[in-house]
Amino acid sequence: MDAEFWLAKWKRNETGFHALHPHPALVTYFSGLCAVRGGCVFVPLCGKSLDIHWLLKNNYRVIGVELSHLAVEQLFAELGIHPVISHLPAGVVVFEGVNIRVFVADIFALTPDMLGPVDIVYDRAALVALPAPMAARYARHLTQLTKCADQFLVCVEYDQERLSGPPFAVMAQDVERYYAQDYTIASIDRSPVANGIKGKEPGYEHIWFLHSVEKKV
Ligand SMILES: C[S@@+](CC[C@H](N)C(=O)[O-])C[C@H]1O[C@@H](n2cnc3c(N)ncnc32)[C@H](O)[C@@H]1O
Repeated sequence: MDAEFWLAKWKRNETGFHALHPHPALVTYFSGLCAVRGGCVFVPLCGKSLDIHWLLKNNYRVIGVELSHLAVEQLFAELGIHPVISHLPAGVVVFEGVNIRVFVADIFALTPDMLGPVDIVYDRAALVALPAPMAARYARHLTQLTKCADQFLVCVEYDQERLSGPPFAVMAQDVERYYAQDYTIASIDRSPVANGIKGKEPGYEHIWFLHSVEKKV
């Protein structure tokens, strides 16, 4: 899954992953788990997710990163925010508005200095968007980038032998392998995906909360 794959998806408007409502688990659980009221939420691989609308409406500050310029333009248009746009080295573009900053960039190009402090990560359809070797690299990078900020993580579980991703299956043992070194891992909810994964395969959506063991990264 290289950059071209995702840029082409946005260009062709093939955005079946874009949910038409905020994620129910975000609405139900997030505020109870986020230790900082009105804190700064990092949304990796953010697309133009309506979860961002929900976070802003609920008085969180949001920092996102997204490869597609088109997606970020649409995000700000749909939020009704006129962005201030600036340019950083290495071709990174930044869209900013009140309480929101989105980097148009490959997440692997971001550094902790560029990102600044965040209180929590909201990962929906980010880890699961990446094939296993890249997912492992992403998990390490995300942990370092956010200095081990707590994470609210939405995964999908299904038989990967029977269907190809994205979304890729991220099973409980994968979450353990990626994150147990730096986090205590709590299962928050696990429920069957209505109509199955891509309408084909039975699967589950599993919500995790990763609490930083200590800020050691
Ligand atoms: C499956 S979509 C999920 C989008 C969003 N999280 C949502 O819930 O609607 C994955 C998104 O990640 C973006 N993306 C993929 N690889 C990326 C990378 N390396 N850095 C930044 N964004 C990336 C894609 O352009 C796409 O918008």
